[in-house]
Amino acid sequence: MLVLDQLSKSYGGRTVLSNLSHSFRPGEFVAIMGESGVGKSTLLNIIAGLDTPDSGQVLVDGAPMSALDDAAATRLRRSRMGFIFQAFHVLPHLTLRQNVALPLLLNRDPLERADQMLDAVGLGGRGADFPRQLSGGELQRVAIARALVHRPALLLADEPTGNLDPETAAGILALLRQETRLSGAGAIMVTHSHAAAAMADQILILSHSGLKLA
Ligand SMILES: Nc1ncnc2c1ncn2[C@@H]1O[C@H](COP(=O)(O)OP(=O)(O)OP(=O)(O)O)[C@@H](O)[C@H]1O
Repeated sequence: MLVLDQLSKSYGGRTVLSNLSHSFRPGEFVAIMGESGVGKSTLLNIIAGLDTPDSGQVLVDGAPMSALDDAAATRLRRSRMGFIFQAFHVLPHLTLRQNVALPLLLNRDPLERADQMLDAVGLGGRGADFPRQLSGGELQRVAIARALVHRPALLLADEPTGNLDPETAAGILALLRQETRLSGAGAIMVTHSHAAAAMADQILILSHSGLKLA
C-alpha cells in the first residue's frame, strides 16, 4: 500500500536521503534501524506528511501524496494511518477515553471503539482518568490504543519504547504486535533497540545507500 519512489531530502546542503525507493507490503510489520543521524525520523516524517521530500514521491494505494490537496492528504492520513510519535503525545487536558477517541472523532466514526481499545491495552475502566495519573508505560499504551482505534492500514511508530524500562518495553511491543495483527495493520517502526526490531517481520537498515534488509 505504501511505495517510496526516489525520495531525496537535504537540510542546509547536507544530503540526508538520496534517491531512496522501497515498497512496503500491506500488513507487514517492518522495523527500520540505522546509525544515529542517518535519516530514520526524517523518512518517517516524510511518510507521515510532517515533512516534504525535495524530490521523489510517497505513493499510498498507488496515488502520489503530492498530487492531493492539503485537505485530501489530511483525510487520507487521518483514515489510513496511525501514529505513535513522541511529538504527538497524549493530550494532558483530555481524559484517556477522549484521547483514544480523537481519531474516531476526526473521521466521524462511532466512538464506542475507544473503550474497546482501552480494554485491549489493559486500561479498561480508566477511561475517565487523565494522563497525569498514568505511568510512562501506561501512557504509551494509551498512545497505542489511539494509533489503532480507527483501524488504520498503516501504523507509523518512532521509538515507541524509547523511554521505557526493558520489561515495560517488552510488554508494549507484544501489545503493539498483537493489536496490529488483530486489526490487520502494517507497521513501520523506527528503533535503535534490537529487542524491539526482533519482533518485526522484517528489519531494514537505513544507510546512505538506502534501505536494505538486515
Ligand atoms: N528540521 C531539520 N532541520 C535541519 N536538519 C534536520 C532537521 N531534521 C533533521 N535534520 C538533520 O537530518 C539528519 C537526520 O536526522 P534524523 O532525525 O532523521 O536522524 P535519525 O536517523 O532519526 O537519528 P536518531 O537515530 O539519532 O534519532 C540529522 O543530521 C539531523 O540533524
